[in-house]
Amino acid sequence: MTATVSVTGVDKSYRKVRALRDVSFSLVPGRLSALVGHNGAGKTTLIKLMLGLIRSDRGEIRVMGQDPAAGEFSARRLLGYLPENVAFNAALTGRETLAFYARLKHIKPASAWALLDRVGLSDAADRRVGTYSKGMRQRLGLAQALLGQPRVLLLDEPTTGLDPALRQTFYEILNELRDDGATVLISSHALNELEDRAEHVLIMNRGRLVAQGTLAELRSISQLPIRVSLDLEAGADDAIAGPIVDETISAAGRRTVLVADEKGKMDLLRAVTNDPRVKNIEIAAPTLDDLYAHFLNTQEKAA
Ligand SMILES: Nc1ncnc2c1ncn2[C@@H]1O[C@H](COP(=O)(O)OP(=O)(O)OP(=O)(O)O)[C@@H](O)[C@H]1O
Repeated sequence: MTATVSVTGVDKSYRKVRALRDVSFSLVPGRLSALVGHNGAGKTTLIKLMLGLIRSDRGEIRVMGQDPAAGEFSARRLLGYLPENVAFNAALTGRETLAFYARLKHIKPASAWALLDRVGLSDAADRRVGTYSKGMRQRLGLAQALLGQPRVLLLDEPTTGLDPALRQTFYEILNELRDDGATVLISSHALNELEDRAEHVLIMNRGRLVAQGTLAELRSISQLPIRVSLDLEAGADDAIAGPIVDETISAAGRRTVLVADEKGKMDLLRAVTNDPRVKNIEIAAPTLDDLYAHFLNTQEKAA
């Protein structure tokens, strides 16, 4: 699939701070990617480079085939951006604000009104933004980012300050856009939230991209074990067969074994599922949190 965004060997420093070092990755249409990393890892810097707001010191960036830092970056019209801290003019209403951004993007303001409805702001559209709650400002920010049906959406910490219901709506909107072939990149600290939502994960640490791939790929690269917990009848210890990496027994008698990979998990499950002495089985693959910690530790040790 042709990449809509490609970043190759990019370095960026702010005076003495090396914000990005040799970063390379691609984003493709119809995929939601998550950019995760500690504070200061370089996420916002990457997004600003993709928007053409700053220039790289080295390497190449292409967005829809164009260099964002070039004077004539016509692909900007196809980009939607939600900044980390949305700042709007408090004196304008939500509708006026959206009309302002629509004009900047050369879009007829009236065509933007449906977006107010889509983000649940129709009732408050004619109130001044100064009276909006943080969540409402965030919704307006999203409506602004969605103006002109962008093909590439870059969202910096978009769900901070949103209540759970709104967060759900927010991801539903993103999924629709993604299914429609948009390229979506979300920078976030909310790993548990992204776990089942992002198809592709980019893990940054201190300016370096330390791992990237689908969750399944990251699990396979990390070789972190899978945790299988079993409740057994007394005396049924021999029910657990096959190679296991480690084993613990809780005070309540629950056995938790670690198996090396999917094959080890399936071998164990085949052995225990037909054994009536096994009362319950719970399986926990490494979470995005586990993978994030693993890749950060691996890089820190190597540094
Ligand atoms: N304008 C700037 N001038 C100097 N240093 C900067 C500037 N912008 C960013 N930095 C530094 O570059 C590094 C990367 O910052 P960046 O904002 O890209 O990180 P981030 O991953 O987005 O962090 P956060 O999660 O806190 O938003 C940090 O060390 C930061 O202090």
